[in-house]
Amino acid sequence: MVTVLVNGACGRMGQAVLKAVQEDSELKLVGAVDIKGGEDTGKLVGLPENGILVESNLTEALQRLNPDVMIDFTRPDVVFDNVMTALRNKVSPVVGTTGLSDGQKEEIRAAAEKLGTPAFIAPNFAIGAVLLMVLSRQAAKYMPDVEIIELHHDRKLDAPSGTAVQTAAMIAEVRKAHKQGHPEEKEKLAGARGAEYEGMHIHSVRLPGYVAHQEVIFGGLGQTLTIRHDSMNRESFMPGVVLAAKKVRSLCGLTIGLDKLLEF
Ligand SMILES: NC(=O)C1=CN([C@@H]2O[C@H](COP(=O)(O)OP(=O)(O)OC[C@H]3O[C@@H](n4cnc5c(N)ncnc54)[C@H](O)[C@@H]3O)[C@@H](O)[C@H]2O)C=CC1
Ligand SMILES: O=C(O)C1=N[C@H](C(=O)O)C[C@H](O)C1
Repeated sequence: MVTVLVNGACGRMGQAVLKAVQEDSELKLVGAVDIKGGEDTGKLVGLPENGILVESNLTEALQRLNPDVMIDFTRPDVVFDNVMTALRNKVSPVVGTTGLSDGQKEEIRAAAEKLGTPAFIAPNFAIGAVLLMVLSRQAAKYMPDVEIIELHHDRKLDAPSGTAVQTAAMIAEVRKAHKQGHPEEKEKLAGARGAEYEGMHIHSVRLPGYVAHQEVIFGGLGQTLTIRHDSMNRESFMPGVVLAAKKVRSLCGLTIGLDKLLEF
């Protein structure tokens, strides 16, 4: 049995994770933290009351409950401190929160190795999104001109999405960096061509009604190829989160990406 503390428990993802953990026979929910605090973690997600309340002090909860794993879905500006707190307490972080910088990831890698506590980060836990990234990397070998459009709900704090950045990074593994578009192109309105990652353009759409969606469009001579993924709800991420929680303790150092836990 893997014991789990959920951080960010009152949020959209946190609540879905609370439910998924309580419904899985190999995971045991032992604690939950959110700056909002207070509620019973069964009642909060429409399950029977279980007496495990959402607390507000992460360090205190980790030290008292000593879980195997902390699952974090909080905010880009607090996730780094949360992860380092978990590692210092020998608890393995499974991180879905996006927005960690490359430098922060390297610090997490070093701490995980030094403290002998494995850590796992995935910018997207939905299997379809993982396939989109892996297939995009394959396609870019043959169609290296590519633009990424990500579309999310308008409560999202970071842009571009973690998935879009990870997709660009995976494409960059096989694509020689080059500037796309006309060499003399000029933006008439700042930002019209989106963000740039090694010459690839990333466009972020934020609207009510969306959950999480991404298109990767490849252009070639007389043809285009579009790969699209849609998360219709937050349950789409749960099989990946549950898998990572079960596997993280068997990993070493820092692992980034759900593709590392799957066979291709
Ligand atoms: N990797 C993946 O597959 C996915 C990642 N995400 C990411 O997860 C993060 C959370 O997303 P949502 O659940 O939609 O956000 P949300 O805003 O609904 O939930 C965040 C929760 O964290 C709590 N919180 C804020 N600061 C905290 C702190 N210092 N300690 C403990 N709790 C704190 C808030 O009170 C809130 O309840 C975002 O970064 C989002 O991009 C979202 C969906 C899937
Ligand atoms: O904020 C979200 O909702 C999501 N965030 C992640 C990201 O930034 O890629 C994963 C998914 O797209 C949902």
